[in-house]
Amino acid sequence: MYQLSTTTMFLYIVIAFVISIWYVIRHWNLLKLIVKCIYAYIRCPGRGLELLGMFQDAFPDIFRVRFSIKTVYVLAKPEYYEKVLSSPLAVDKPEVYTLLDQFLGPNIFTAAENLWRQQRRLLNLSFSQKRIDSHSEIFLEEADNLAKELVTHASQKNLDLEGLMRVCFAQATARALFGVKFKVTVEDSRKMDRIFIETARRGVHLFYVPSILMPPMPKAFNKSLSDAIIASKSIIFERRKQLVRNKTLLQDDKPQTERAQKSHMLDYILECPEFTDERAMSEIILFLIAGNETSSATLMYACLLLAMHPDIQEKLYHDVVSICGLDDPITLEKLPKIDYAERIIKETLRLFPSAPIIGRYTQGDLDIGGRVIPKHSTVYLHIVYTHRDPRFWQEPLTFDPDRFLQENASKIYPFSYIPFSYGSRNCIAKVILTSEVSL
Ligand code: HEM
Repeated sequence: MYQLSTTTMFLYIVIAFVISIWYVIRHWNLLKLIVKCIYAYIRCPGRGLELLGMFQDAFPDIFRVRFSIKTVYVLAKPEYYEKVLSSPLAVDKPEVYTLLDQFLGPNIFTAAENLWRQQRRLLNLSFSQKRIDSHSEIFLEEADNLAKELVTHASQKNLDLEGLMRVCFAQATARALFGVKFKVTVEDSRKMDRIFIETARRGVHLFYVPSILMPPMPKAFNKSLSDAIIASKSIIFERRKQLVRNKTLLQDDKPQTERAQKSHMLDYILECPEFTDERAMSEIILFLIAGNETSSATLMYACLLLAMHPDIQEKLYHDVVSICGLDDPITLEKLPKIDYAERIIKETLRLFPSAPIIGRYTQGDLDIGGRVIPKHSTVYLHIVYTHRDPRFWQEPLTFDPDRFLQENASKIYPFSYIPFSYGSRNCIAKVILTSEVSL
């Protein structure tokens, strides 16, 4: 039998040792970072974004991670955002998103490019400034209801502020986009949240566990999903009934009511032959999720920041009272004058963007300026990191709404602020948001 002599064995050990030392020295910073992240994760699991931030600190513009056969790029450089988000080769969404299709069916948020273009073209019609303005009364009314609700709960020690806000946004979304008035409870709105959170959690696990080994979704998720499907069916039923009633009114030569026109997003969907009822249902659930979680979280963070900055709160109060009076309701005409409220929302979205990180899947090699991201890569844009990056924002963790004063606009580094994303696949509701949340 072949036997190593002691000298040869010793030589091999020395070579292996030298190679290991060379490897450790060469990748010292990376290894230190990995150990730090594992330690931080063990101490407090669920801090994914914070861990990502640690890697981004080490590689602030871009870094690449390989998960078995998947290659993921994480970017935090404004110039790269512009290149990726305006490229026709990066319109598709990565696997983490498309998981939602398994439960909801195809929808605008996750659809692959061809289907998405058709959907977006149609739904954009209902998000024009004119259409949105026609729903302003709804937003005012729902905001007023929320204010009244808050007054009745004012003396309560434990107020579920978030729950009340969720209800307000869900009802406003249903009325403005679907043309249907329906009573939403806090529990209903939490069910929408559960669908999104559980799907996102599973999506993150997909990085390291093959889908075949994933356990079934929890019972609470399945119950939330089936309740959401029932609710969306009844919304379609109710709106169809209204549309038929309105058509009859028109045939009777009655004056054309505003509701008789195609005035809500759902009307466009119901009248489009390509949209089956199943597709209409998945869009309804998707819009309830997208409209609810993002807006209520923004408003919650704004309230938190105002509570932490009484001086800013006081100034906002004085602005509102001097423009609207103490007891008068806020009207649409008065809203643009309260521009301080809008700046507060913008600054809140800088510090706490509702979509802190977004993803794209490349359909071709993507030149992002000096670097090429190959075809079939997943790209994540680390928006919250850039929003707080001291290279682009002075004292980035300070809450200062005046960064968004008109005279400071030129100081904002291009593409360092993209809470609604950018390009053709940006937030479809962008036009309404800052004013809706300000209200
Ligand atoms: C403060 C509130 C909101 C913020 C910060 C926000 C932000 C965003 C962002 C960053 C995206 C891009 C996501 C990505 O590419 O992964 C997005 C997409 C989207 N948002 Fe919003 N959003 C908000 C509220 C809403 C509301 C109220 C609705 C609807 C009622 C809505 C509907 C959508 C839809 C349908 C998309 C997918 C668009 C597409 O893929 O074509 N969002 N939003």
